[in-house]
Parts: sequence; C-alpha cells; structure tokens
Amino acid sequence: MSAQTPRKRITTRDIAAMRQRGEAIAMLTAYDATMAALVDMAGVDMILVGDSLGNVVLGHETTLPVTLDDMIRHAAAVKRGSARALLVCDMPFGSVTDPQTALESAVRVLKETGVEAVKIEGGLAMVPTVERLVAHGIAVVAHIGLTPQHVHQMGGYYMHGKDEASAERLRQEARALEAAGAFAIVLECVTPVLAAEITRSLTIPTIGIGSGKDCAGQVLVVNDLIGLNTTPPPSFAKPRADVAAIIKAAVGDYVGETKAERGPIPLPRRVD
Ligand SMILES: Nc1nc(=O)c2c([nH]1)NC[C@@H]1CN(c3ccc(C(=O)N[C@@H](CCC(=O)O)C(=O)O)cc3)CN21
Ligand SMILES: CC(C)C(=O)C(=O)O
Ligand SMILES: [Mg+2]
Repeated sequence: MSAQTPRKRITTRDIAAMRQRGEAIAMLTAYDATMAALVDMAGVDMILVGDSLGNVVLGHETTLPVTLDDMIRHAAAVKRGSARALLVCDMPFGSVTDPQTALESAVRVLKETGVEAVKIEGGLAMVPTVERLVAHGIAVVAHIGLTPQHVHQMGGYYMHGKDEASAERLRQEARALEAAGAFAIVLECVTPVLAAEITRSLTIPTIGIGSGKDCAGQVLVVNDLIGLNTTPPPSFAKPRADVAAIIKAAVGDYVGETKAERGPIPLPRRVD
C-alpha cells in the first residue's frame, strides 16, 4: 500500500449509517471535473450532477431541455474529477416517462458514467418507477416538493406544504417513496416545520434545499454557494463567496494589461 492510500468512496450504506447516527449529510452539485475535484477535496459527502446544469451551464431558462446525453457527459466528467463523495446523477425530463424507460435510462447512466445513484423528481406517480429501479439493484434518491421539471404544471417556483392538503400529500409521498426503496429523499422548498416532521418520520435521510435546517442533510447548487452566477440565486441560497466578482476583476486586469503592455505593431510593408 502506498503512503497515501486514497480514501474509499462513500457508499449508500455510509449515508444510511450517518442518518442512523443523526450525523448531518452535506451535498452539493458539480457539473465538471474541476469543480467536482474541489468540492470533493473540501469534504462533501455526496455530489449531485444536477439537471440544474441546464440553467447554470447550458444557459436554458428551465431544466426541461436537458437530455440524457447531457447528463451522461457531465456525470462522467464529475466521476473523473472526484474521489470520495458518493455520486448521484439527476434523471432529466423525459427520461423516466414509464418504469421500463426509466430503467433503460438509469442503466445507461450507471454503465456510461460510473456514478453510484440516480435521482428522480416526483411523488406518488414515481413510486412504481422507483420500485422497478430498486428491484434491478439501482440506488435511487427521490425528490418531492418543488420539482423544477414540473414548473409549467405547478405554475412557477414556490414553497410547498403551506396548506393541510398539500402537507398531507407530501407526508404520503415521502412514506411511499421510502417504502418503494429510495435510500434518500430531497425535499425542495418544503415549509421548514413540515420538512422537520417528515425527517423525523423517515428512516432514510431527507436532504433539504430551501426547507429549513432540520433535514437530515442539505443540498445546494454550488454556483449559488460560491456566487458564481450572473443572475440572483433563489432566496434560500446564502452565498459564501463572490466568485463572479473575482472572475470579473481578474479578467478586467488581464484585458487592461494586455492592451497597455505594448504599443502598436506596424503592418508589414507590401512589396508587390
Ligand atoms: N442556480 C440554480 N439554483 C437552484 O437552486 C436551481 C437552479 N439553478 N435550477 C433548477 C432549479 C430551479 N430551482 C429554483 C428556482 C427558483 C426558485 C425560486 O424562485 N424560489 C423563490 C421562493 C418561492 C417562494 O418563497 O414563494 C425565491 O424567491 O427564491 C426556487 C428554486 C432550484 N434549482
Ligand atoms: C437543486 C437540486 C436538488 C437539483 O435537483 C439540481 O441541482 O438539479
Ligand atoms: Mg435537479
């Protein structure tokens, strides 16, 4: 063994054990090898190759245009860049239209990228799909509350679980997805009191985003965390750096220096 044996990659069993111990789980997105290496070295437990890459990397208005091939290309890059974090790849809009299609899509993701798990947006409608994937040995993260792939049906991005009917629906979805075999569940923009209640009611970890501090873990789009964006992040994201300002300053210096360092270079004298 070498002096510096690389630390083994975190497994779904490790994540389950963290929930058992009550230890918080830290998850961030990454979309390329460099960012994956950095967030991995900084100690995240799980990396999500989010379909938010549609917004953050590809410049789309929503996540709907993202393809399975897009997800596979970026997930393979994240795998190459990372060493320790458990890797989860989002299943994009249109890739999980029925259990068989979802299985075929997820098999491609696992075969072609080397990630450990997939994440699927949706509640009761996705229960048979989660069961099917789990029956085939695939590790699945569920995702309820604000599900951005349903933005047009939901009529925008807003908090979920505010009224009793919506809260009861979310409780039921969380129970059913745990029973279907999901090993974790993302709660996005679920009212904090309800998210805490759902967290206490489940054995699998809840991973919150915009859902308060009392989930078993937290996830965030890495660009929102480090201020690497040109439009304001969702209000739940509290940026801890202003990387956009650092980039603009460095590039501005470079442009200025490049133009200041030299006088004009004369063109060759034409001889014909
Ligand atoms: N940069 C980025 N961060 C994300 O968290 C993210 C993406 N992109 N793209 C895909 C989805 C879309 N998400 C979103 C987008 C908007 C809001 C939003 O506007 N939320 C409102 C709060 C709604 C309310 O309180 O009623 C906000 O004010 O931030 C939330 C999640 C989360 N995902
Ligand atoms: C915001 C997280 C949960 C996500 O699904 C994504 O980044 O695509
Ligand atoms: Mg997503």
